[in-house]
Amino acid sequence: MPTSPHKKTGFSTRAIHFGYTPAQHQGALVPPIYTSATYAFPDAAYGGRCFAGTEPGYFYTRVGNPTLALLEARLASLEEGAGAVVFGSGMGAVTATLWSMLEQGDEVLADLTLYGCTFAFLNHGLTRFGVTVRHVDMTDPAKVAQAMGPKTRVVYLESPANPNMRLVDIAAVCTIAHAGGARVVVDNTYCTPYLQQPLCLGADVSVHSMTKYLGGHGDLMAGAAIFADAELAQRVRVFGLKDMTGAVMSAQDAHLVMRGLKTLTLRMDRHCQSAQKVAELLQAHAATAVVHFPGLPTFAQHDLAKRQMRQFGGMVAFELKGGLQAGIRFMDALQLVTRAVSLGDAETLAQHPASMTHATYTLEERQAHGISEGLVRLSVGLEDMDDLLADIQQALDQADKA
Ligand code: MET
Repeated sequence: MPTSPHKKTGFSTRAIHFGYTPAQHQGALVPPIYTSATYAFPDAAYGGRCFAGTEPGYFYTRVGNPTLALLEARLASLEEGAGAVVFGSGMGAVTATLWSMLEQGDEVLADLTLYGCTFAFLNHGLTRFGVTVRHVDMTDPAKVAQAMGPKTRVVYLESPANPNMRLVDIAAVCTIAHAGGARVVVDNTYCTPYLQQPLCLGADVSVHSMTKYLGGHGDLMAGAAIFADAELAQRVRVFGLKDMTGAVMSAQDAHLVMRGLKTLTLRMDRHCQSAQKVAELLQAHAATAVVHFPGLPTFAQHDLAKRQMRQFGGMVAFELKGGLQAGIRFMDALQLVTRAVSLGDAETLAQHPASMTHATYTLEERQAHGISEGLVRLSVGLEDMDDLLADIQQALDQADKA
């Protein structure tokens, strides 16, 4: 891992500088992009030592690359981890991490609401290999305590959860999980390390889709896992990334993520500010039945949000009184807001979880897991607030009329 003179500096400073000194790279302000797949060995014995792990040099980009290593060091610093591993997608991070932490006969205890592909990996992927998966409502930590079993090795959660924004008290769940001998993995994609620091709340691993806010511009696919324990980070790199998934990220995309990180705090401040206004507009409209946004005083877990998150994030979910049909009318009436999955981009995006990101659940599963058919999800972008509010207002009016 690159060392850094920026260890004790503030979050934004580290997001821009950590791990890199231009003077060591011919003065280049922007870190070089190492595109090489392989590395020349000075002699055969050196190559052998790299493969044996007794020589720290690079030998193949799937296992390690200087551009990726810089991004990994920067991420570990931003989220106060002992190490980080980057991947070709968020699902690459989730799968490689869980493959590395679990064995046949182990059990995963997962929250009720999870991103659709994570839910599918747990219930249709891992279960084929002798891992048991149980879901429990983690909004109540007492239910986690009741559900912990002798085989529970991993407790897995998202907070806020995709797509319905339910929060989990991360510190409380970590205390319970650790007492039962399990490790906690938190998907921190919705918050980014700027808004929430799961490892500081006791979690063992924080996973991210960097395709979202960290990249920030919708032009790359990438994932990351940040670890409290350097040994687990190394196991996930060597076993999960190298041997199990091969979900390696490209150096060009690592460069783009580092470019995105430079403006992360500015972008997140704006996403959060605009999402608050959007949530308030939605809540004030006669057509709306319920708005899920941690920054609303009416949000059931508003106090937990204030305690656990620096700000309330850029994601909003809501339902219209007219249910699914009104939600579809709302989406089709949008003119500025783009109908698309994904999140964290400059563009505001609207999608329908039941038919899109969470179509991996059956109808019955969505009902059991708190994902209603009429839910609409917004990723609030960086456009001028007035333009955004005007578009959402007119789409709500139209959805209400029909
Ligand atoms: N994880 C992304 C989202 O929640 C992408 C989704 S669907 C393949 O929008």
